[in-house]
Amino acid sequence: MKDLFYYVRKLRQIAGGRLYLNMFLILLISLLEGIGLYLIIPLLGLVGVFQGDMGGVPLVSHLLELLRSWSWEPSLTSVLILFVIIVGGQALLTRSQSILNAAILQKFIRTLRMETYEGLLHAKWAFFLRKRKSDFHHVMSNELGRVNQGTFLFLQMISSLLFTLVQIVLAFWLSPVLTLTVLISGGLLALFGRRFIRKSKSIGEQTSELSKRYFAGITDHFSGIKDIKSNRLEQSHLSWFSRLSGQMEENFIRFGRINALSQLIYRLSSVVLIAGFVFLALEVLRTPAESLLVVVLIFTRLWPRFISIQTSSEQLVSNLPAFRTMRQLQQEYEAEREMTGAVSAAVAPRLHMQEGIECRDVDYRYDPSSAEYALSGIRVFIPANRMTAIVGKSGAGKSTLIDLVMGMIQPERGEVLVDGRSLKDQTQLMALRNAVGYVAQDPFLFNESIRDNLKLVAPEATDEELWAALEFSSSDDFVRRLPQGLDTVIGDRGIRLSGGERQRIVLARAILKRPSILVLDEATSALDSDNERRIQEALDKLKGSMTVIVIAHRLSTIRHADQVIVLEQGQVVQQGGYQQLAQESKGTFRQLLNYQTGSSL
Ligand SMILES: Nc1ncnc2c1ncn2[C@@H]1O[C@H](COP(=O)(O)OP(=O)(O)OP(=O)(O)O)[C@@H](O)[C@H]1O
Repeated sequence: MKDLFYYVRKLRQIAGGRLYLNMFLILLISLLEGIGLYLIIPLLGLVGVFQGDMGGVPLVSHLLELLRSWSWEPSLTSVLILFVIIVGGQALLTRSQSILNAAILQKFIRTLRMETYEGLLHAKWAFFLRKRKSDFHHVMSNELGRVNQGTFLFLQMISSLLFTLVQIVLAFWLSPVLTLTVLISGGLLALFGRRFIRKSKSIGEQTSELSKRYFAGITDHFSGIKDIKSNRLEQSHLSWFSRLSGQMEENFIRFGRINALSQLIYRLSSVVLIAGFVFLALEVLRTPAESLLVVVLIFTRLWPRFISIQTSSEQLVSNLPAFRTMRQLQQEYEAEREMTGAVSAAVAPRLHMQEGIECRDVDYRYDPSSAEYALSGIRVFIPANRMTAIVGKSGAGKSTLIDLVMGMIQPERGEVLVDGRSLKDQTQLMALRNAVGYVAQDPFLFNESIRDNLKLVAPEATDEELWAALEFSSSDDFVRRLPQGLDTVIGDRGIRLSGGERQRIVLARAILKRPSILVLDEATSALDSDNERRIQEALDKLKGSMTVIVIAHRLSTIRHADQVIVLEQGQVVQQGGYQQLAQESKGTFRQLLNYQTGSSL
């Protein structure tokens, strides 16, 4: 419940005075509805349904007295006009209140969506390493929708409660004994309904769990669709999907059943109550027929509200797990927020590295509870404006070292310093980030045109600059051959391009940012030897003006590196010039060279 109250407080902050205006309108509408109902009595009196004096009916007698003091004797026409004005006014107010309600709710959801997205984007990389991507899809779509629905239900419940309260006060004025009888019955009903609420809560938890699994599954399956198709794994995935869909169906049906059962019980109890209540009024309390009619009128409207409060409560508690999931995620990303304080990527200066990056006795492990370190005792220096290559077998820790050097993750022990200044300093970290151009092995492209993808990092770049960057990455030829050239839309994650073409576009994008540090993580692995040679030549030209850090399995790529760092099981085992390491016959580097057919010294 405390998660719900957190969001309700948030709703109050976001909606401000409009939330109170909303509630005031609800109250006014309820009051008008009550008065509209009351007017039926003089109306019935005037058309002759009730004979005799209307003065015996509380409230109505007060109203009649007031009207007579203004020397106004109600006629059928005047009462009908009043009736139309009141009911019409209520309808108009209801319309405005509905619009206000929608506006409050939508602003609330937009704010929540923006906050979550912004918070996620600014969380540290380590946070994403621990989480599943599908959990974010799940929260941003499903759970946000449930929070939306839950908040709407909460507002609806408050309005129902207010309405009920007004009607109870009016009914109390008419007949305290009968009202108390109905209230006690309502209380008993609420007590009885607690078991339905408990069951709804547990179903809500199941719903959260199942939808999380659903999102995780479909994200995985469609990311690996090529593997699934080429290895004929369709059937096993289909069985998984069918099982999960069945569980989801069952869960919804269970909720539907509980809802239907509770409604049945409330409806049956209401008819029994009304019958007993009319009997009590007429036979025991001898209530006048006019008063009884009003009370019956009020309660036939009031009782459905009790039911709707109960049903809304069941639905609300079934959505509570979504509030908890959202809140937990929010607490996690807030605790791991990057760029704390006033430093943001946009305002931090851009680093012009003079000396280099130093890792000073760095240890790092992905899982603090495990004894396995991905890197340990790392002591390396990456000089500015030189090319440094990082090599090693798969799993040796190359990508982890790059992540540390870029400040994406923070060492458990030791320090990473840029020009002698620690990356613990947020300003230095952001300045470094602004200066890095990074190309991953599986580069990311948006489903936009090549121009849009390139301009992402340099919105002001001219076509000339775009072509120069494409030329650098040897992609100008193939882009010119595309039907729409720079304006060709490249498909989801760039799948309309070959792996090598994608790598080259992303390299062009990294260069366009004019980084002072260029980091290439297996960035040329998909290239043919001709294109690789051309890129290697282009990188050679950068020497002296840009710091280049390269991970390459194909050792021919790093032939011109100024420094090679060799990693093995998370430790630096060799460090030095390419030729120097190639000469060390017992070293790991020589071993790696020997593995590669056709490699020569
Ligand atoms: N997100 C992660 N969570 C847990 N362990 C990880 C994670 N990423 C890497 N590791 C582990 O850390 C170690 C180093 O991984 P890393 O990716 O740095 O190696 P690598 O040398 O870049 O490998 P490759 O050449 O295959 O890309 C490996 O043992 C790996 O299993």
